[in-house]
Amino acid sequence: MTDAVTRAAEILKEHRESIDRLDAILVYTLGERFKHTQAVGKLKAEHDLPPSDPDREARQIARLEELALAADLDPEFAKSFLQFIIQEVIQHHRKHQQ
Ligand SMILES: C=C(O[C@@H]1C=C(C(=O)O)C=C[C@H]1O)C(=O)O
Repeated sequence: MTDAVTRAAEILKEHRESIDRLDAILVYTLGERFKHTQAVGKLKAEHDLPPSDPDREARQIARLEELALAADLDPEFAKSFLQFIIQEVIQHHRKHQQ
């Protein structure tokens, strides 16, 4: 192996270690988020409140798009990602109410 290939392999390994750390942060962060949304779902079921809140979602999406721009992340991707998570949360809330 040339020095350049060895160096490239080291850089790749470092990036992958960072990616693995960040993936763990994402998973734990999502776990924490779902704990709060489960508690919200329980409250909503107890007080007969609707599972979804489109006004709140619109505010969250607008905020996330701004955060994404500041973080150099594609705002459309950030929006789709949040909408994907919120849809899962709403499904959980619907199940609470059944
Ligand atoms: C968690 C809530 O319920 C739903 C899920 C949301 C979310 O995952 O952020 C936001 C709004 C609601 O549609 C809430 O009303 O705050």
